[in-house]
Formats: sequence, structure tokens, C-alpha cells
Amino acid sequence: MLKVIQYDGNLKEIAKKLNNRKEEISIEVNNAVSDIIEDIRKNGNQALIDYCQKFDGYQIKDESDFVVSNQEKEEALKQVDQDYIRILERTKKQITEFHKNQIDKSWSLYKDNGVIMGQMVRPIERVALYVPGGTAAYPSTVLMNAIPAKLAGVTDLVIITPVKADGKVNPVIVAAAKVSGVDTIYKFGGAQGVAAIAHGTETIEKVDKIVGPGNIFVATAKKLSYGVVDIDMVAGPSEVLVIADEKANPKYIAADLMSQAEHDKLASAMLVTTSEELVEKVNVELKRQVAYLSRKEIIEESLKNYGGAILVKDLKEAFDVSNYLAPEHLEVLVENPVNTLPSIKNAGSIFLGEYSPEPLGDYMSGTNHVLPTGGTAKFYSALGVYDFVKYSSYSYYPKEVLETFKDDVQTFAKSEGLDAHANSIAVRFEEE
Ligand SMILES: NC(=O)c1ccc[n+]([C@@H]2O[C@H](COP(=O)([O-])OP(=O)(O)OC[C@H]3O[C@@H](n4cnc5c(N)ncnc54)[C@H](O)[C@@H]3O)[C@@H](O)[C@H]2O)c1
Ligand SMILES: N[C@H](CO)Cc1c[nH]c[nH+]1
Ligand SMILES: [Zn+2]
Repeated sequence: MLKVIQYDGNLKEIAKKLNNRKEEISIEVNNAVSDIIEDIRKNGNQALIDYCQKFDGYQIKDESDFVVSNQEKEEALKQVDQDYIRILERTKKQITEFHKNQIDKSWSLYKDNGVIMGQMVRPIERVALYVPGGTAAYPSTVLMNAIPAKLAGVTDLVIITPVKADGKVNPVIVAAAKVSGVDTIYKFGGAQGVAAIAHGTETIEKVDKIVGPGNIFVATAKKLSYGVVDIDMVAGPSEVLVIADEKANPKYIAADLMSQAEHDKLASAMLVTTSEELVEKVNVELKRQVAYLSRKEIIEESLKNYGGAILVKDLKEAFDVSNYLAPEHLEVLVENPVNTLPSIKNAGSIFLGEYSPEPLGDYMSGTNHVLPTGGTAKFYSALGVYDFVKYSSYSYYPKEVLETFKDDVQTFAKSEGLDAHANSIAVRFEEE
């Protein structure tokens, strides 16, 4: 059952009523994750092995066992049927079609006075893709991470993902890695995996950047590793916010809310609507549908803690609430949904109309499913090709053009008290 909150124009109150435990959890998790990172930094491989044993139940045999071997890959691939490979290939095509539009080009400006300026786009060299592996397998995340990275030109890509107690990576992950062209799959994840690949160990080479989603421990470890490596964003426990008018279908809304609630007990699913009657019907549907879903327990816990229905007086208020909460996924189930785009300021990914359900985006619409959570869609974007490149600017000035700037630059430098800067210009125009 969704708890019902009447919106009275106070956005801060709404946020408090919905997320009142988030702060508390993050302090506890922050401390636990900091300890793990420190231990990995000090004790390297041995600490990594110990944490993997503790959290995933697998005793990594030796340093060569950190990586899925070719033989393990072959065995895994034998278990994946051809129709599944076809689906992965179809998904790859969809994701590629969307993401190739994000490829940014280098540019140069040749001025009449001989000055040349420009910007070069270069791929980041070594990137780790986090693929979650705790309570579910995420082959779709392999594709969502790897395809934009490949389009950007990253050559050194590795996957980190937790294994099960038998030490095996799920065969569908191995298949998705093959389809995406990623060879190295490390058998570790969680905060310890993030720490190991961020700092490096005796045998594990550090990366320049870590991307990809994960649970609260993974998201916190990425946050705390920022600076040692770059990260894409905070992509933590999943969220969906549905804006619906009185004509929206309660059966679809309930199904879509639960599709995200099933990810994690910390996932959040919210309905923002003008219709009290719709909320009642959605509650009936939630009860009916949850009964046949295998992750019923997670769904119920997540809806109880982080689910809710917010009643608003009109759609303008609905978009105000949604923009304030900045959800990872926003579904818009109102008449003429495409026309509402100008009202949306903050959302990781937007799903318009009743036949663009959020799970289509999780797998095959082509848009990326690695998305900012916890209100960070106010400043972070969906994972894209731009996350895997960096920009270097350059300039070439002939002597006669520098001369036209020499006095102004020196004055500027002196105004900052930096006379070595001024001197660098002056020495170029001294008589020998
Ligand atoms: N935002 C996005 O773009 C996006 C996309 C896909 C999935 N997700 C989210 O990814 C998450 C996947 O979570 P998951 O748990 O299945 O896999 P995961 O790989 O993210 O986390 C599993 C790991 O968490 C660590 N862990 C578990 N309990 C711990 C504890 N008490 N202390 C320290 N570490 C602990 C362990 O190392 C374990 O291997 C979900 O929250 C889901 O909503 C988000
Ligand atoms: N909804 C998740 C992002 O929050 C992505 C995903 C992968 N598989 C299923 N769902
Ligand atoms: Zn999902």
C-alpha cells in the first residue's frame, strides 16, 4: 500500500516525509565503506580476498583467480542459448543507434592572423565498468556501460562484478561481455572491488575512471574514491516517479512502480497524481500483482519505506514536485505526454506515455539505464559517450600576434601579483 501525502506547496516537507531514513543510512554506510577502502589501501590483495569471502562467500584461490579465465568463459558461454545472444545483439544495436549521436568531435579554429586554436577529444585510457551482482544479475548493465565506452574509443576496459559463493560469474554476464567486446572480467565487486580498482593492489592495475551502478555500498565507495579516480555519477538504488492524471491505467502504474521496487529494499517508487481515486485503484493493483512476483519481499519492504503517493491539485504542481525530487526515472502518464517535456527540469531518463514503460528503457529502448539517483539528477546526466572522453584545448600564436597582447597580459599578471608570469612574456620581446 502506498502511503498518501497531500501536497500543500511545501516541497521540503514532501521530501522529508518520503525519504526520512536516507541520511541515517548514509552515515552508517559511509563509515563502513571508509573502513573497507582504508583496509584495501593498506593490505591490498589479502584484504580484497577477505572481503570477497565475507560478503560474497567465495574464497578467491590466488591472484590469478581474480580474473575469469578463458576456460571459465568458454564453459559459461556453452550455457547461453543462441536466442539470448540474438537479444543481446539486438540490444547492442538499439543502444548504439541512440549513443552514436553523442560522439563529440575535435575542432580547430584557423584565424586570419595565423592563430590556431582548438579542442581535442580523447578517450580515457583505462576504465572499470561496475556490473552489479548481489541480488540479481545485470547483463543489460554490461551493454549500457560498454557500448558508450567503445563508441568513445576506450581501449582498456575491464568489468568488475561480484561472484556467487561457487566463484562463478553468471554466464549471461560473460555472454554480454563477449557481445560488447570486453575481455577482462574481475571476480570482485562491492565497496572492496571499487577500492581495489581505484587504488590498485600488488597485482591489480588501477584505472582512471569507474562507471556503473550498484547498491548503496558500491555507490558510496565510488563517491569516496572520487579524486583518486574519476567517477560517472552516483548511480545507487533505483527510483521511479510516475506522474499520472485521472485517466491513467492503474494496472500499468502498479506494475511499473514494482518494477523498480524489486531492485532493492532501498529502491523508491512514487506516484504523483491529481486523483485520489487513482491511488486507491493502484493500491488494489499493487496487492493483486505483488502476490505473483518472486521478489515480493523486497518490493513490499521498499514500497513500505520509500514508496508513496503524492496528491496534487494540478499537473503544474505534479511537475514542481517531480523537479524537486529529481527522480532517476520519470514516467509521464497523462494526455499528450510528449507536450510535457518543457515542464521537466530534473530527471535521469523520461518515459512518455503508456507504451514506453520504464523496463523498456532498462533493456532495449536504446537509452541508457545507468542513471543518477538520490536527487542527483539535478546535476548529473545519464551515462553516455561523454563520460568516457576528456577534452584538451590547444593554441598556437605567432610572435607578431603575441606582441599585440604583451602589454595587456603583463598588466593582468602584475594585478595578480604574479610577476614571473609577466616576465615570461617580457623576455620574449627583450632586445638581445
Ligand atoms: N541507478 C542505476 O543506474 C542502477 C542501474 C542498475 C541497478 N541499480 C541498482 O544496483 C543495485 C544492485 O545491487 P545488488 O546488491 O544486487 O548488487 P551490487 O553488486 O551493487 O552489490 C553487491 C555487493 O554489495 C556488498 N555488500 C552487501 N552487503 C554489504 C554490507 N553489509 N557491507 C558491505 N558491503 C556489502 C557486497 O560486496 C556485495 O558483493 C540495486 O540497488 C539497484 O537498484 C541502479
Ligand atoms: N532499473 C535499473 C536502473 O535503476 C536498471 C536495470 C537493469 N536491469 C533491470 N533494470
Ligand atoms: Zn530496472
